[in-house]
Amino acid sequence: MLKIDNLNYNYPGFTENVLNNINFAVQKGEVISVIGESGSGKSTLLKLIYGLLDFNEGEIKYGDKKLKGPLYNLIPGHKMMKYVAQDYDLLDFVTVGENVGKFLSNFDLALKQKNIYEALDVVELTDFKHIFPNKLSGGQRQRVSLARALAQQPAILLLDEPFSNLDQTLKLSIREKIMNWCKAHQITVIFTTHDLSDAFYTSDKILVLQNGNMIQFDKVENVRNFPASEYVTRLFGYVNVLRNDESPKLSINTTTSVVIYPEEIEISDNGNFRGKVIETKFQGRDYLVRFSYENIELLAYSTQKFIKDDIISFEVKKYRALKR
Ligand SMILES: Nc1ncnc2c1ncn2[C@@H]1O[C@H](COP(=O)(O)OP(=O)(O)OP(=O)(O)O)[C@@H](O)[C@H]1O
Repeated sequence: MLKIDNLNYNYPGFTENVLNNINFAVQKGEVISVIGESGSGKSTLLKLIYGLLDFNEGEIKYGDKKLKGPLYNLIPGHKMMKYVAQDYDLLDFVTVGENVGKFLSNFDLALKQKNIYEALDVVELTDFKHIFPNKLSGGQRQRVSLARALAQQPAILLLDEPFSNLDQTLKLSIREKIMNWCKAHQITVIFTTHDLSDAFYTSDKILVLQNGNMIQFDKVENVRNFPASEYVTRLFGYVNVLRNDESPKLSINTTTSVVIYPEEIEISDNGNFRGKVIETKFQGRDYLVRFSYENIELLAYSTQKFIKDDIISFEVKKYRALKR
């Protein structure tokens, strides 16, 4: 449906590419999250897809149609897509309802009102329909901006950090509703996020960027279970990465580094190895235990609270060797 081939981009006046040789395809109704450290090119990729920037090399195709940037289009931004930027871009002198309906046809006013109501319902803002946006909080403005994009029912929705201003409770609820709504309407979603739970919970596939290079593009489970590099695992938060001279101490023999997620180390009374606790941090559901074992520092989860210098026994239940 959307295909990106050998896409390269550098901002005018800069010699270095912000994106290098990006290749991926997205199917109708798929949800893709784009992750990567700050400055890796996530927002730039969305802007290129939407047609706000003119790329130097490569191709973006929607079906058979080649998509071009602002040099070739009178009004930047492709009609079948909607892009929700981080600045929300609301009109402060008309109501929330009018903002959401701004791009909807007036041909059937009852249908227009229905679409506005449904979109506001998805972001839990129906009570705010007659309010002016300058009376809203940052998170509420973000939700209006999302509703405006949803109401237009585009084929492709491009969302830049769509939940960044929402508190955790609201985010969980709205995130679920938006994604359900998009699945029900077969809308393709490509969104950027710094929150891995957004990526894991809502996406079909994850695209990982590092310095403008696409490091991995795969199903969510594969990115977690077979990360392409140490960089990818570091984006997941707590992780143990053992060099190939360290892993034999845990009876793991590989020629490359090994990744062990904290939940893959089991602390129990009859583990094979003995470690010494450095610190324990409460995580809400359980404790994150940092401990040392033969000069290697490891992380594991435990329901039990340990204190510094406690001796624990543990074993490694699962690990994966990194390709590079
Ligand atoms: N208008 C611009 N002109 C020149 N360079 C830019 C411009 N916008 C972004 N850049 C540069 O392009 C690179 C990628 O920026 P981009 O905003 O795409 O990254 P990002 O991954 O979305 O970052 P973040 O997670 O912080 O939002 C950065 O090095 C940034 O400094």
